[in-house]
Amino acid sequence: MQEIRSLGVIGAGAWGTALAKHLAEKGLEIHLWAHEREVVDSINATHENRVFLPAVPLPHSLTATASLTEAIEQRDGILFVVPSHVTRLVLRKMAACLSRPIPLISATKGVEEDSSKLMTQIMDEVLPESMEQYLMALSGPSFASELSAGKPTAVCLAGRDAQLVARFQAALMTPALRVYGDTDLIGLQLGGALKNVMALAAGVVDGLGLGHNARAALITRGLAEIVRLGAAMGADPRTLYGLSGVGDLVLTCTGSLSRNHTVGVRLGQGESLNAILGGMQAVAEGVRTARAALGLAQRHQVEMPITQEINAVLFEGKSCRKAVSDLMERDAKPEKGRI
Ligand SMILES: NC(=O)c1ccc[n+]([C@@H]2O[C@H](COP(=O)([O-])OP(=O)(O)OC[C@H]3O[C@@H](n4cnc5c(N)ncnc54)[C@H](O)[C@@H]3O)[C@@H](O)[C@H]2O)c1
Ligand SMILES: O=P(O)(O)OC[C@H](O)CO
Repeated sequence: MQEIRSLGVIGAGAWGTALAKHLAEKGLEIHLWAHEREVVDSINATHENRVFLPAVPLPHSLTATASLTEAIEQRDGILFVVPSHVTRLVLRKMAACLSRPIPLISATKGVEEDSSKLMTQIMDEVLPESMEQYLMALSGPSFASELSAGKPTAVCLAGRDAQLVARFQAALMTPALRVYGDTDLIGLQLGGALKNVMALAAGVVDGLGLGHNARAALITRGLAEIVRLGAAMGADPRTLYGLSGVGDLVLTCTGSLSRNHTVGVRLGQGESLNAILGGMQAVAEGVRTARAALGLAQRHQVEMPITQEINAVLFEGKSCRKAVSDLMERDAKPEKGRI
């Protein structure tokens, strides 16, 4: 079995940089592609990504490039970590540089806004058919800053080919990063994307100062929505009770490091979405995913009241307090509906 020695990492935001650092420190040869020239120069000249992961020293063996071809050619695999709204664009450019099928792992957490497609579904559309068995996705509770500091982190890698998943699990694992394996690509990606929508809602609850009871209720009923939609889309509910569902919900709905949670807090405190996003360079995936999730809920005829209310807050100017009272005053329901 061919050893994995060299990887291309596409996307030098906080997460792409943290993964690249982690793997370069493990001894893999890592070529990190960045969209911004400034980021390439910062990493190569100062061994720091001053734009997206400041104050984290990067190993000197880690090199950045502005050339997609250079990042992916002759590699044993690719980690794809660009935000969901530019995934299709970057994949199209990457497709032109691919000379053979190559293992490709999406570490992006989002749903495409217009199409409501998951990242590997976009990959299926844009890349040659021969890539189908090579596609994987990585997800789970993982703040870039904590992995960068070597703090223990556990995630899950899913793909259609269990043997390939096992090879990459071994390649990514270190004493600081534990990687579980699975074959449920849909469930894993859905959990990672929809937790961002719930993190926004949990942030609103916190921004309004509604307390611990409300936040716990939000997480639990948010999970119920995610599991309902997941089941309708063919996901294994157990995936959503795992790292990429419950694990990431707990992290981002309670962790102050979450960008999505922070956006929610600021909305709850009365700031407008435009003002919040206008001052952010980092991505809060939940904003676009909220709209895409509503599209999926309608398509699959699944009730997703929290998702519906967060959409109304984000895009229809509904007040956060009214959204909360509308959720609280819905008709009485059984706790365990059909999944
Ligand atoms: N930051 C984390 O802790 C973390 C952890 C796990 C997963 N993720 C996921 O990783 C993905 C990337 O997030 P991030 O935190 O690394 O990014 P980031 O928010 O730190 O940075 C934004 C990224 O978007 C890129 N970008 C902006 N416009 C672009 C364009 N036109 N073409 C290509 N790239 C462009 C920038 O180069 C940069 O890499 C997201 O889906 C996020 O949910 C993030
Ligand atoms: O900062 P957030 O909200 O994008 O969350 C980062 C990761 O997805 C946490 O697992």
